[in-house]
Amino acid sequence: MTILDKIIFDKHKEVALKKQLIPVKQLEASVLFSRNTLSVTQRIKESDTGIIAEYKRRSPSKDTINNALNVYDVAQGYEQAGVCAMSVLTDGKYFGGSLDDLLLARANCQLPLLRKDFVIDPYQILEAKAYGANIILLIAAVLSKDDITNLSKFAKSLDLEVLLEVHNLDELHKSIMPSLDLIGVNNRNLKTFEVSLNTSKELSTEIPDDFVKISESGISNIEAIKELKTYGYQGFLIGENFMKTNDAGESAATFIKNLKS
Ligand SMILES: O=P(O)(O)OC[C@@H](O)[C@@H](O)c1c[nH]c2ccccc12
Repeated sequence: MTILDKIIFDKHKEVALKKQLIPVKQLEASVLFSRNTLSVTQRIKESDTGIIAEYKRRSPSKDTINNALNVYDVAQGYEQAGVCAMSVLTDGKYFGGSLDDLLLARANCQLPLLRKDFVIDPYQILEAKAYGANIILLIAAVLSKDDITNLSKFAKSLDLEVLLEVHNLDELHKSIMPSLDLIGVNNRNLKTFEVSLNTSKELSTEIPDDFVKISESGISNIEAIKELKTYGYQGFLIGENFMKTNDAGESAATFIKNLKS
């Protein structure tokens, strides 16, 4: 069993339990259900930097990254730094996150928010909406083509955008469909944790131009971004590089300033 298999096995159990604890009607009653749409796609198209900054305490590949930063401060810091969007890990068991982190981020910034989790069921998309997300992640490595179709259409019906994550050509080819907004290439193989920016470079020409292209993971310097831009990438998802410092917002601000100069 790979770590990814374990995560998905646990996720099925978690979702089944949560469905019993909090009925769909209760999620739908959240005041956050009726709020303005914030489009990540639009923000990235208008931006010259395209940074999506992540809040991530720990991960299976790195163990603890940083437990000391609170999500309020990081949300405000990322906003002041001028990022396009914030990604919030909501998986508890493997990443130390929660839906409350998403809610607190929502309360403390106006940025579009990505619910970063392993989405396998429409119920999690309702949760994303109810807790303040504007965009969800779908990971092609753990979903069938039918799953991707159904989950992405459901997200769109709730006015959420969809970032589809791929790691190789097969995943990309099975996934391309009009109900997606952005396509992210994960430079980290979620089964082996190997990281290589070549993954983004190799897949870049295969992503149709109607999707905003995002390069995800393992980005730690502005040279990498400048190079990835020549391959057509407009968005860059960065977690650890900011979170490993004692002020993630400040770290993002310096990074963005250097990128602009
Ligand atoms: O911390 P990094 O290497 O900058 O990576 C951020 C983000 O890309 C990564 O957390 C991520 C990308 N896809 C995921 C899917 C699930 C969990 C986490 C991820």
